[in-house]
Amino acid sequence: MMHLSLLRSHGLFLPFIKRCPDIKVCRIKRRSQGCVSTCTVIRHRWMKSPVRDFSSNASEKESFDMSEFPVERIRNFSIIAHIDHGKSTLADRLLEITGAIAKTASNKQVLDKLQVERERGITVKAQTASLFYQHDGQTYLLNLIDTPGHVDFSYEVSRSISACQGVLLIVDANQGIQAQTVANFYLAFEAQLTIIPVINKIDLKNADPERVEKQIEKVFDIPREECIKISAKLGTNVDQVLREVVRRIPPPTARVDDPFTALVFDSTFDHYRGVVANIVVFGGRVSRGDRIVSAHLGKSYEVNELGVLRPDQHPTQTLYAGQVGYIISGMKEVKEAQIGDTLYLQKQPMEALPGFKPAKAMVFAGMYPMDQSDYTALRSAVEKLTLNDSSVTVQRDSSLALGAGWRLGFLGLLHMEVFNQRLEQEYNASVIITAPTVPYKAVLASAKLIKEHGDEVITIINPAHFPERSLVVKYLEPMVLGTIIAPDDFTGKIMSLCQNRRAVQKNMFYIDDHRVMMKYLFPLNEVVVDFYDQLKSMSSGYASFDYEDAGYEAAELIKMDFLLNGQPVEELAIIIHKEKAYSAGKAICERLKDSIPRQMFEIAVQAAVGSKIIARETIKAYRKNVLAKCYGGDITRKMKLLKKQAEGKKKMRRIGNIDVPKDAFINVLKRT
Ligand SMILES: Nc1nc2c(ncn2[C@@H]2O[C@H](COP(=O)(O)OP(=O)(O)OP(=O)(O)O)[C@@H](O)[C@H]2O)c(=O)[nH]1
Repeated sequence: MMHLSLLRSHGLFLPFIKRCPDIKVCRIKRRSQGCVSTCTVIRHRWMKSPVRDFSSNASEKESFDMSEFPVERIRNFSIIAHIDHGKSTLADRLLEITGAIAKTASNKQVLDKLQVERERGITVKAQTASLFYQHDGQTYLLNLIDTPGHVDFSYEVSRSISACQGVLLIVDANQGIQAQTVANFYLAFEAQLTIIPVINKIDLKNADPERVEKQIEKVFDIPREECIKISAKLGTNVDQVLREVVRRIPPPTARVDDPFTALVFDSTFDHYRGVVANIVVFGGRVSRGDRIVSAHLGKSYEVNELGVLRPDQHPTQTLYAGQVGYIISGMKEVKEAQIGDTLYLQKQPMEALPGFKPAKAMVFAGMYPMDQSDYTALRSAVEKLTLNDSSVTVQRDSSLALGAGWRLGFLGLLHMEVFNQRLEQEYNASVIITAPTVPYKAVLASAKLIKEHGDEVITIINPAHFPERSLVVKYLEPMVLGTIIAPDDFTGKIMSLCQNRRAVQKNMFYIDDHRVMMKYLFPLNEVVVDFYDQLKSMSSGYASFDYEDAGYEAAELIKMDFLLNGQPVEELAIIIHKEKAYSAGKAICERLKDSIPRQMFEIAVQAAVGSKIIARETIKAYRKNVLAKCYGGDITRKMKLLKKQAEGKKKMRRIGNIDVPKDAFINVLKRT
């Protein structure tokens, strides 16, 4: 008997799962509050009931009040989609229609509050908004959670989903189903949520909603009649989306009469008020002044403030079963409001609710201040930023060349870049980030080492700690199951790119007449840095890519050092597969040669495995006299040029007597 996630890790999609004799995939009708909806469920042979019982057991109380809302008139839903398919734009329209924000032309991605989100046009952090919507003469409370689309932030999606009973699955009418559409669909599907497919951007000239409908039917087994076709930009059919949310998504099963339990699905840090935890109330009620306990730490707190998000905080006196809101209770660190934790009343202790998979760092890198004198300021900035992003892991570290710093763990490279950008923009910090590495493992051979580490298997997140081959039984590398969707014209090129990255094909499937979905098992190391860039450029931007964790596999790994004028630079060292050592060593030396500017003396750049040099490049000596073009004695012009040169140097870090640009550490790994 195989579990669904195991089937997926073998690269099987719904149409294949349906052929498995032990598993029955069926459409069921669900009746709730007088409305009937259908949804796809997987019925395992050993499962008694394929779905939760969505029939509402809500309090009979019908009093209509802003805060004490009858559960049967609450809908908790998320918007999920591939990146840029229009989640935030649709959220803007929903906020406008329901009057949460005034309708103005300047409403663009209102829920994307961070500067980095606005500059990059991406959602990084899930946001929540409670909307009041009139339907059939009744007022409904719709709790909307906008989520990010990029693979690095899929953790935010799974958290949001845990607070919902349904999702709007947005698909671009021109691009059709993309890799993250598939990944997000499965997150919602496995959580047995009602999925409402919404085809967006029907106003585009090249929109082909009929083709996308067929794809949705073929890949997700959702009848095409269930798709809603909209233009979030122009507002076309957006009111139909709200109607269908009320009609198809069941209310939460929460009961007001039960003891209070709430799930923390997000938390942020406010410098003045401490931790703000976003919660969904699974049962009972909580009021200002109540004493609550966090199940994870067992600590108790007094509720100072609570309320709903519209999307700004609106304090209320009480939050009731089924509602989504925020709570401030004197917690000083985000760790105290752990995501997935349960809150209950001190006077009514309760069991912890099932949490959800914790975020797992996929990429680790060293972070150092550009100037060691900025260490304390940077430490405080890193602490503050990690307070708001609990998916970043932090360990203190130090290096001979770069001094004191940290080893940080991120969900992916974009997450790392966003963190770096936020440090620079929000805290004015200037940092060096070293070459990212994935978490390798080693099975230790010597009993002495096992005793030292307290375990036979160690995780290596810093190449500097890579144990020698003679000390280990084997090395293990992290693997991921990648999904690629692209027009079939590019299949050949994509297959050779994947082969080049040591990937093994698991599956291939036509999602319509011209687009193919491929599943490959990749070593994480091969996709983390530049795979997506290469895939995009070779497919003229048409291919999309997403991956999920697929455990560890044994691999012949080695550590490769890089030397500048004979001195190994620890921060440039990488762990790499033996097969790739020569080609990578040569290519990285060439890239280092291109990124390190010529200096007043010759610099030898070498790649070494153990004591063996496997590649070498030379950076010729050069003296840049910036004043050479200044004839005569215009002192102000000379000063200006010298200042400009000094500013350029500030972007460099001196290693020994060599100035290395801060970007060199990451750029050397980029193969594009
Ligand atoms: N023509 C057209 N453009 C749209 C429509 N909806 C969204 N867009 C545009 O598509 C781009 C992406 O929209 P977003 O709402 O930021 O997409 P998103 O899915 O939230 O993106 P991420 O949060 O980064 O995953 C923006 O330039 C929008 O203006 C639509 O209905 N029609």
